[in-house]
Amino acid sequence: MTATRGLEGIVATTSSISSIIDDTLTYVGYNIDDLANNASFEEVIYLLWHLKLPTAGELEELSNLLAENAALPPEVIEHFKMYNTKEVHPMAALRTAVSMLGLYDDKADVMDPQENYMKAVRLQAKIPTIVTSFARIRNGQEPIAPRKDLNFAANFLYMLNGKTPEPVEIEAFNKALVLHADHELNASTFTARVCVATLSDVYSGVTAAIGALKGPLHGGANEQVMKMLTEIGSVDKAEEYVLDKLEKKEKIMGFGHRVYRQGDPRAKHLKEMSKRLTELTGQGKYYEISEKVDATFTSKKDLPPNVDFYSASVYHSLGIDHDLFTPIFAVSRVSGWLAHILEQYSDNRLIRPRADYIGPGKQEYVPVSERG
Ligand SMILES: CC(=O)SCCNC(=O)CCNC(=O)[C@H](O)C(C)(C)COP(=O)(O)OP(=O)(O)OC[C@H]1O[C@@H](n2cnc3c(N)ncnc32)[C@H](O)[C@@H]1OP(=O)(O)O
Ligand SMILES: O=C([O-])CC(=O)C(=O)O
Repeated sequence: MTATRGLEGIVATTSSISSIIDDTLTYVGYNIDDLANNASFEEVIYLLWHLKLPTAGELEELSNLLAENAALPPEVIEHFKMYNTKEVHPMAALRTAVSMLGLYDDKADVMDPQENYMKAVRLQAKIPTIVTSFARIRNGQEPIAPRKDLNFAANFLYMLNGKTPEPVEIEAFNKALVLHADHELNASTFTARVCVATLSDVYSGVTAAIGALKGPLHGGANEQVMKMLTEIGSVDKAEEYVLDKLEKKEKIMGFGHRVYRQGDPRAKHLKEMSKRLTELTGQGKYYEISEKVDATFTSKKDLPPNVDFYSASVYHSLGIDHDLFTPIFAVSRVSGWLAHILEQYSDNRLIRPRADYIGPGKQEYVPVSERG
């Protein structure tokens, strides 16, 4: 047996949800560019869960279900007041709150396709409420309930800021949600599938996935990108900063990808949004710094930006706190996790690979009293 480090290139399952072939990303066969330019996030959720685009009636039904299920059990809101929300990372709070949701769902362990679908609806609906409630409570503000007249993207911004977002903000945020929704067998999705393949419950699968997304090599990179842009501070310092990091063999966050070689097809959409939004909000320097980092890095290393790089300046220009960037990734990616969880249950087999043992050979047991 020989191990492949990081399972690179290993095909671990079949899936009908999304594909990356020759650097082209599709959800159920629809090109990501088409979806980013035209689809609402609610349509994409439906697409990932049902493997077809919804009719107007089906879309309305799903949108209503999401709106009806957005409220949290009061215990989850209360528990945010039990610890110092200013010191806790929102991804840790989200991980705990999602696990807690399972305690208040009396169907959590019922293994039935329709019940599992309804758990998917409840999780997709409640995760934005968790993220925005946590963000408000730590600022000493009361959580805000979603509005029936706003779509998913608009409601998130409304619940976060307490004011109706502008059309340009809704359009950008919707597009970001569409772009982040699913990505084949990425680390957090694989984690979710491994977890539920033991026939554990949907809440356990999503909690595990949140844990995997949190890391800076995966979803956590978007917050680190903003930290870097802030540290650089002005465009004239960008080149030196990147060269210095490369000299020290440190990674530049937001670049590189396990699967894409020529480039991430989502990055161009985020780059265009970053330019537009940073200019519109007087934050143009963050686009300029990003462009300079991008040009310097890619001229030295043949590694184009990934989805996390320009999303950082997009979220910053929407006025979002930097430590909420990764929870926002989860608000979108949970749609993909849930699609994969439902797919895994539909044709399940335990996921249990092998390890190539490289530890010591045969050893004789020595009682503790005789060990030196
Ligand atoms: C939503 C997402 O999860 S997208 C990814 C988000 N993560 C990041 O942006 C973090 C920065 N990027 C990385 O750490 C990596 O590119 C990953 C984790 C995305 C992919 O990792 P892997 O496929 O294992 O590639 P690996 O880390 O082995 O890199 C291959 C080579 O490129 C280099 N490299 C890869 N990414 C970077 C980077 N961002 N900065 C500098 N060098 C890099 C590595 O140092 C390595 O060089 P070497 O062969 O000389 O040792
Ligand atoms: O696919 C991956 O390895 C990382 C990921 O989640 C993405 O790029 O959206």
